[in-house]
Amino acid sequence: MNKGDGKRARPKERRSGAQRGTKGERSGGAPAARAVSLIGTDEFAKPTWAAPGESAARRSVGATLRAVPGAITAIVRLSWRASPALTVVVGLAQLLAGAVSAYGLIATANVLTTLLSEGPTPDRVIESLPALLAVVASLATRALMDSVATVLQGRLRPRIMEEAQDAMNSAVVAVELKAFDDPSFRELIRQGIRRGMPSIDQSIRLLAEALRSAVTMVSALVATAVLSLWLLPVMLLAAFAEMWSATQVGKLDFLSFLHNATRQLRIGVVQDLVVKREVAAEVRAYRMQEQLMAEHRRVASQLTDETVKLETRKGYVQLMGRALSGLSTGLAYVLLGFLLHGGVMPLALAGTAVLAMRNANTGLATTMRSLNRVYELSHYIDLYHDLLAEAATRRHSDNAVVVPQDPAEIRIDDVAFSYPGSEQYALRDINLCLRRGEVVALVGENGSGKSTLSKIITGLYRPVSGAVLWDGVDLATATEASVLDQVALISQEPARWPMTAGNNIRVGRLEDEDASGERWSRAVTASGAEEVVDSLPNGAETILSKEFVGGRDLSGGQWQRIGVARGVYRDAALLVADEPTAALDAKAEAVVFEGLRQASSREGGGSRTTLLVTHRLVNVRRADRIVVLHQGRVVEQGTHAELTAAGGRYADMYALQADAYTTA
Ligand SMILES: Nc1ncnc2c1ncn2[C@@H]1O[C@H](COP(=O)(O)OP(=O)(O)OP(=O)(O)O)[C@@H](O)[C@H]1O
Repeated sequence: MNKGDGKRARPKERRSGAQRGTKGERSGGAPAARAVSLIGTDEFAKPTWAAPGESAARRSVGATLRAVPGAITAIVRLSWRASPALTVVVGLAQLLAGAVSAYGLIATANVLTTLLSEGPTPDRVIESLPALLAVVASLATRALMDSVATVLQGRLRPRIMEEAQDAMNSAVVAVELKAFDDPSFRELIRQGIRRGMPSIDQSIRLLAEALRSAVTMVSALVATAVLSLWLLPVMLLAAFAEMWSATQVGKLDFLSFLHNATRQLRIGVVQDLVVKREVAAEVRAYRMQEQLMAEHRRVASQLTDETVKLETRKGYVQLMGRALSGLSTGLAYVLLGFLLHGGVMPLALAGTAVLAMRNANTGLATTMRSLNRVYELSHYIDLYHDLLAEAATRRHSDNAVVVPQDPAEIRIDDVAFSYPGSEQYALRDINLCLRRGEVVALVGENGSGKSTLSKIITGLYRPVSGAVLWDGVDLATATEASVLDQVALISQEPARWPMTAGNNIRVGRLEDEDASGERWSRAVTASGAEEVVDSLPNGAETILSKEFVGGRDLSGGQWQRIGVARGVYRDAALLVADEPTAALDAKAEAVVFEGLRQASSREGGGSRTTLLVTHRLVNVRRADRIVVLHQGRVVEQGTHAELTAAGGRYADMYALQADAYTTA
């Protein structure tokens, strides 16, 4: 059982009406739901993608300070890539806004010095007017620069986000299929989108703010130092206090995020189960509401406890930071008092010093907070960069070899394969040869490796050892496009593309002309999809998605017919049909198998290789060859007659199925 199990229950008043209702119904005698961990994974396990971020977050304050320029450079680089001109202009506008503030400070000092100097008051007021005008002008220019910077930032940020989004999508669509079987990579994608992307957006705003306040701060510090060097170290102490507390808070936030990452994943998964349409029927039929709610509450309660702990610790750190900063500011005022008392500084300059110190303080606090936030967000932006880097390592290699068109022979040489994170081989010692025009059936028990092998043959998965050769060309050396352009895959569960019914069928060859409509009619006839399309309100133009107004959904069997039509429409050299009829009625199944059998001849002549994965052995009798898989190995192959005569595994399976029909 996981560590958090059996923790305190949520207070009664927080239980939902739905739960109370379920409890009432259960008084009929059904067992009470236990607050068990439904998912069963270790919720304290640290995800592998978290390791680099964690060591970065545990750095000392000094190391953090040294890492800030790197974080800034990464954001500026993104911005530069999106628009060099806007990057420069936004930066200049912020610098100018800061410089104008500094100028305003000097002008204010001049006003004070004039007003507090010797002589009749009316004369001093008149004398201070030019400096006063300079103060007004600096305030107006600052407001103008701020507005310009805000408008330009408004133009720059969407471009950066568009660029960043595009880079991420391009990286993810290019990775090998196998990467999606790795939960660590999938989670990195999720974190890159949920945390990395918004952090980029926030950082740009914060960096602009930091730049502006840094200029104000530096000018105020210089002004303070000019008035008295004694004041400078005390001001810098205040800056250090601000920086220290901001870095500690950022560190606590990020470490807590890493610590709770797996829990957040779990709660997200459970949340999905509560709201997803696809599982809504089973959630109700299996009366899972109570279990799901209990799991959600259990994890939510742990997360709330963690948040409370985190906020308390952050509160202490902030209190210490503010106390130290307040102490050093107080020290600065005491020092100023001494300087005045000792006659080291005249009263007129003391007013300017107070102003400069206040400006320096505000500038310091804003700069430190913004910079630290930029640094903190850089951990999340790192997730985005990690995703790009990881995706790059999982891309198909940039091969130059093009496989021959319509290969006459597909050879599988001593192939072995295991899924990411699995120590067991899904396939081992596979040696097979498929010839052009052949219909080969892959049969075997659940989990024997049929789907995996079909993906190896098509190049979707790369074997961990051995080779797949198309007319002697190893797929490991071939371009992805040259291989997959010659493949049509009919999946066990075809993708339900949120597009029109027509495009759902044409999706593999959208760019091809089918002026005569011959390809279309061949596909919809061979699959039985014609009836489905005809039954839709707008025929082939009906959108197959309930997400859109006027959209329609189909039954499982109807989707499967569309999936078969999609595969046939693609008219590829290698057709792989993985359980194409599992959801079909008997009539539709007969149509599909006849269609697939005939599909070994291609449009416009020529022949294709067909690989058929199925459990319905009655349909494979006419296949040219039947390959039997067992626990990831080929254990038999031959024609139906040969295999039944041999009396092996296939003969047993076939007899069992035939018996079920004859004795029914
Ligand atoms: N994505 C995956 N990650 C890890 N292991 C997997 C994955 N997909 C399949 N496997 C494992 O690989 C082995 C072969 O699975 P495969 O799906 O190829 O079997 P199959 O013969 O097609 O099964 P079925 O008849 O049930 O469709 C099984 O042990 C399965 O548990």
